[in-house]
Amino acid sequence: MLGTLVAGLLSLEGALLVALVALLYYYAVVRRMRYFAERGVPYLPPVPLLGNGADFITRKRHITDVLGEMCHRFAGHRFFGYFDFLSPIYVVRDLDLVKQICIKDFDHFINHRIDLDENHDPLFGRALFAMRDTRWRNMRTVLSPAFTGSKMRLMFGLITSYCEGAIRTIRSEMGADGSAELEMKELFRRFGNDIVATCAFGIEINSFKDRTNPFFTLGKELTNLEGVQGLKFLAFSSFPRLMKALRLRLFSAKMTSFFRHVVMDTIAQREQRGIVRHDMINLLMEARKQELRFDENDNIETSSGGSQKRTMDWTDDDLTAQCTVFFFGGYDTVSTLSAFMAHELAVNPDVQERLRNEIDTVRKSIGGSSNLTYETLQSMRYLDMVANETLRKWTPAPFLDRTCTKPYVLEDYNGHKVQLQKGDGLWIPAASIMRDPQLFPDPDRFWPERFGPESPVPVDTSALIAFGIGPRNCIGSRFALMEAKAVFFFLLSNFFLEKGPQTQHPIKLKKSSLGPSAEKGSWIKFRLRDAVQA
Ligand code: HEM
Repeated sequence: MLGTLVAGLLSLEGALLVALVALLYYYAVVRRMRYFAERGVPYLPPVPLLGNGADFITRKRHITDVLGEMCHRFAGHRFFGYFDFLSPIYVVRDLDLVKQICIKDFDHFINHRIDLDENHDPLFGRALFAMRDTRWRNMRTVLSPAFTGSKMRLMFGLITSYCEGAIRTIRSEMGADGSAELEMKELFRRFGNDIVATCAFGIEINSFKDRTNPFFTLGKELTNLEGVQGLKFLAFSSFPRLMKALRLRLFSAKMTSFFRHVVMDTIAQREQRGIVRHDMINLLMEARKQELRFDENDNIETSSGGSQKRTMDWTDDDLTAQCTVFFFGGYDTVSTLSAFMAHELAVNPDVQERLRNEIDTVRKSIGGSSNLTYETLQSMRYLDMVANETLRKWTPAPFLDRTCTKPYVLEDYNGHKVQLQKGDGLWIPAASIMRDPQLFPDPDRFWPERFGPESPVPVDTSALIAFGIGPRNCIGSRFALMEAKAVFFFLLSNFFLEKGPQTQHPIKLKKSSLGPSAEKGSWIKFRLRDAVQA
């Protein structure tokens, strides 16, 4: 058998085949790997085929640690080269250059790298995050009014009434001594799932009672950044063109059809019965009716010129995709923020006490949690500082990405210029920037006071880029903060959060996950406040 193979390879055809493979390898890999050297951009020699993320791909280190170490190595540079498998990426680590790219010169960097066929993968391909160019601009203009403070105020009642019910269920699950150790990611996934269901899809669910409802199980599958789904995300972000050419789908037909039916059935019922409920479906139904002005390039105009007035064409999939984006954009990210916030509060009892005092003072002044309003929540300074510090230290999105859409010149500190072309990829290492000691002194310390007036070193809040930066930043940031803050208002009104036997501290990040999550789960002991006080 082996002899036949060797004889085959020694034949002329075999030799030609070996030469062809070697040539292909040379062009596809060896020449590629010289990309940054040819442009005078600093980089670390990549692992062939796997690139600089080899340790992340082989699950030896979390991506945050891989990028963090490289940012440290290239501290004297505004940007450096990184191979995402075989794709060269410019990693921009200098905050001023980040601002220039994402804000001032945004028209050169409008899109993310992901490129999906919106008909083949309608759930994500038609969602705002994946949209490109004019389609993105138009959809962002139409959706933005749905995320203003006044719209959040309308949705707030849905969140508080849900929280009251959920807290009752959690209270009932405490042991005889009034305490229980709970896994935070799972707990906040249930909160997040039900809040998205009520605010985005108009459906009331209690995942603490009905633990296997399809919304929860499919939502978890949809946002899972581990295992096969995690690898799929990685492949779609690293090889967008290949995935498109192979016509692979990010989300299964079953998932797409489930969410499409939920949205379409709800809209049909509301139209038939004239129901108005202050949620996302209602806002999208309003947006669909809205008359807009389009210019000759099909851009929505904000001023009235001699342009055409018509409504935007919305398909069922467009509507479903914008609701599903709550799941995709908001469910895993908010539960990550909340899980790390619970951990930090448990291991920093002084911070927890200060926050609880603020919450108790507010609760007394408004006559009980059920009177909590959006304005009152917004006025809570320390709660805001704790949320910001958690986002800084444990940002759910470790890096942002952009694609160059028009030729652009990057310039290093020493004046060395690099010409970018359409299609070149960029990463912004948000987690490393927010742990840069120049921007945030003592970055590993959880210290919400750094954002307060008493801080000895004023913090540049524009360096807080957990929600991204520029016109392509997170559209749901207000919603995310409203949700997380409301949930903690209710939790700390009822429970003390403490370290338990299963709490891992300091946290080690799970290496197999794209987003940050604790290696051994995030276990925290909840203890009823009234059980202690009784
Ligand atoms: C703690 C929670 C959240 C974090 C940390 C977060 C973070 C981010 C980041 C980093 C981006 C990319 C920004 C950029 O590239 O500059 C983004 C985009 C986006 N997020 Fe969030 N997000 C959160 C919650 C939410 C929620 C609740 C929604 C619900 C609607 C949402 C919807 C979106 C959408 C639609 C985009 C794409 C915006 C566009 O392309 O125009 N996110 N988010």
